[in-house]
Amino acid sequence: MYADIVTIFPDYFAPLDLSLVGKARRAGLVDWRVHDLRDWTHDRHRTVDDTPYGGGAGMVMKPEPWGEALDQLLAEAWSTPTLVIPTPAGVPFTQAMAHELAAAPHLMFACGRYEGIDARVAEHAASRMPVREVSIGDYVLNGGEVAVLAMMEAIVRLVPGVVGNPESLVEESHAVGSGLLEYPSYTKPMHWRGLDVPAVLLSGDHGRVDAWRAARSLERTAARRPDLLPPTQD
Ligand SMILES: Oc1ccccc1-c1ccno1
Repeated sequence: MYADIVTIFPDYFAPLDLSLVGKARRAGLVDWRVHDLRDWTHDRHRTVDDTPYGGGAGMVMKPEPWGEALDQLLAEAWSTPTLVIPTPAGVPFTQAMAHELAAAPHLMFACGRYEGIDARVAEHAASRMPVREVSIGDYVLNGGEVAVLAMMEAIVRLVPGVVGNPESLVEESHAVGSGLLEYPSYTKPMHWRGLDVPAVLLSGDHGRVDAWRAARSLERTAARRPDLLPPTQD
């Protein structure tokens, strides 16, 4: 998977070179380039925003720099990229979408700021590549950079070879398939501040352990995310 990330804050993405994602890049499993949107401006102030038509507070990102940036990156692309635009108005980013994007050869991320990007940028881009306007949750950020960091981590870890033990990707919360939240986990010591590890986990009976974990997963999902529960059979 290769990604182009366009932003007015390139330094936001230095953390991608840390930990697992950085290790995957150094192993040649993934790669990305971060681009400063202002490199596609032509005025002395390197202007990227302007007031909204129709009035209202805040500023909107101008279409011209984005258009020129996407033109150049598309011209340099080896395959048709998928353009991912984080926005509070987007479709929910899910584990299933992370799997889908992890299989895409080339992603482009457009990090909006201010009140967003002129709507014509996504509209025009859709005439030449798949465009996904995506939200990472029902809250408002100051820009798309944090959302792209989260999505890059969720996506890169699914690229084959990145996670040492692929088994560990199966039993996670929101793992595609079960769709339920993960059960609680424990490690040594057995006793800690008056709290003990559940005895079943020390039993060595894998059938009982699996049944206990399934029950805890269902219980936790019912308590925290009833929307993820499978439909009841009428
Ligand atoms: O709140 C935002 C502002 C800019 C770009 C993205 C977002 C956002 C919020 C939730 N998911 O994405």
